[in-house]
Amino acid sequence: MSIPQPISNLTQAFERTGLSPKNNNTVSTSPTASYFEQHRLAGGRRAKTLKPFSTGDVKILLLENVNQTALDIFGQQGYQVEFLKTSLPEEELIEKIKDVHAIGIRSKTRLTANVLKHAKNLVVIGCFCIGTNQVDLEYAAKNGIAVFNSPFSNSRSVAELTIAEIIALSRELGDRNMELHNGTWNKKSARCWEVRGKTLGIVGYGHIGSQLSVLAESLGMNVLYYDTLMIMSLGNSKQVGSLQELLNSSDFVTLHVPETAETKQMISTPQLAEMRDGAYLINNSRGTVVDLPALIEALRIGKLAGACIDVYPKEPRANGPYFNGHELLPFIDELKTLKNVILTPHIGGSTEEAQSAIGIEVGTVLTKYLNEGASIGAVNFPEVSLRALDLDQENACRILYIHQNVPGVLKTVNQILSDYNIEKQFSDSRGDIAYLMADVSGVNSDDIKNLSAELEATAFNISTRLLY
Ligand SMILES: NC(=O)C1=CN([C@@H]2O[C@H](COP(=O)(O)OP(=O)(O)OC[C@H]3O[C@@H](n4cnc5c(N)ncnc54)[C@H](O)[C@@H]3O)[C@@H](O)[C@H]2O)C=CC1
Ligand SMILES: O=C(O)C(=O)COP(=O)(O)O
Repeated sequence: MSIPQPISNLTQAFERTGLSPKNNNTVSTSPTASYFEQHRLAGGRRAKTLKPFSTGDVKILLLENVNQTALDIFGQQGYQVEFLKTSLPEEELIEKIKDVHAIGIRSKTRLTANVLKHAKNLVVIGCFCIGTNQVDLEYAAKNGIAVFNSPFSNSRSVAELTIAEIIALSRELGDRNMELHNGTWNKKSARCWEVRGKTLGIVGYGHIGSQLSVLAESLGMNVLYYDTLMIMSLGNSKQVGSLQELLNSSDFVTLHVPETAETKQMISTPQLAEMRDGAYLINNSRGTVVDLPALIEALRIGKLAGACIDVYPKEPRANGPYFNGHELLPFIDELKTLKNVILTPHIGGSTEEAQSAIGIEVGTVLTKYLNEGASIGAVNFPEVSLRALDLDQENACRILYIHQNVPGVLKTVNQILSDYNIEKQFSDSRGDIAYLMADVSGVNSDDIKNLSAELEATAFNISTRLLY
């Protein structure tokens, strides 16, 4: 995969405006300003007064042990990277986010409106995972912050873990393992089954659910799935019309839906009652999807024969012995007394392959967004891209104008640009937000300064960045 280079080898201006009422439109002076200085002298065509900064001025905060592959990509760009292995408590996150242009997180870090309102320089968020429920996507979009994720790089890892869990539950592997570790030999076959010929019910037939469907059929399982969308069945799997139908007909139920208002506690007492006696439940999606006390009760009374849980309503921030005082403790204490319950610490996507691929994928899209403004693949934002700014073109500049999606914007913007040659221009909208990208030529440094000021002053401006 090729990593995008800065638009200009000589210089890159990177101006961020419009996030705060204060309109904090100039980023802090770079400790690596020498990069710009050297190249400015070599190129000799940039105005100092604009305070443009090079890729060496871009500050990125990476949390939750994002993979080395991403660090390598950002390192090649010369970005300033702060890397932490864990997520941060809200107070610390607020302090650190104030200063950065980009942040990389995984599933734990909550980027709420309360946190994001402090992020005056932030232009982009990278979720180095599939889920984006931990980010207030709407607030981010309204404030001109694009959000990217990795939509399928860990799907296979989750599907494989789920296959392992189906067999582990069916053979009570967790219990046999614990017993032998604790000195008990318990060779038994009662209520231990092959998975061949059993029915797997998949809730959510997206990237993970459909991949799992193929793997499960190769083990001889019958596959049913329930999804709110009509989706093409892979292999011999069959879509059913309701969650109830799936619960009534499955020996194993596995959840692969996102965290949304609709999926919150979608498996609670009534749904557990609809499951077959002696069925198994697997939750590798999000902790909010299952009502844990209801599941504990279904296991306790023997309605279910076992469960695997990888995700929890509240998860610890860091690895280690966290249980003392953690909100999860009462649930874990009860679950560990039950038979055939396998608990894992949110490791569905945690393989070397997945993490390395995610690092490359999200590292690359963040770099493209920072260096070129390309928003293809953003989850909350209009998707806009233009071929690279012509490097041979003297006095050219790329305008990245994020604005409210209201009538009259193009008229106003093109009026502002009308004195220059618009080499290319593209605009798209998503809901209330629109994003215009334009390359203009025939601009000198004063023109760039004026353009920037005029665009920022428009009533529709959310954020304006100029790259040159
Ligand atoms: N345990 C782990 O480490 C991991 C967990 N995940 C979780 O798995 C989820 C699913 O991942 P993907 O398959 O990649 O997502 P996806 O977006 O490809 O598929 C989700 C499917 O769920 C369906 N869906 C949404 N709401 C529904 C509802 N109320 N009822 C039935 N179906 C519904 C959608 O139509 C879609 O087909 C992610 O959102 C994430 O929360 C993802 C990766 C790793
Ligand atoms: O990809 C996802 O959505 C996951 O749940 C995996 O999250 P993680 O990167 O392990 O924090």
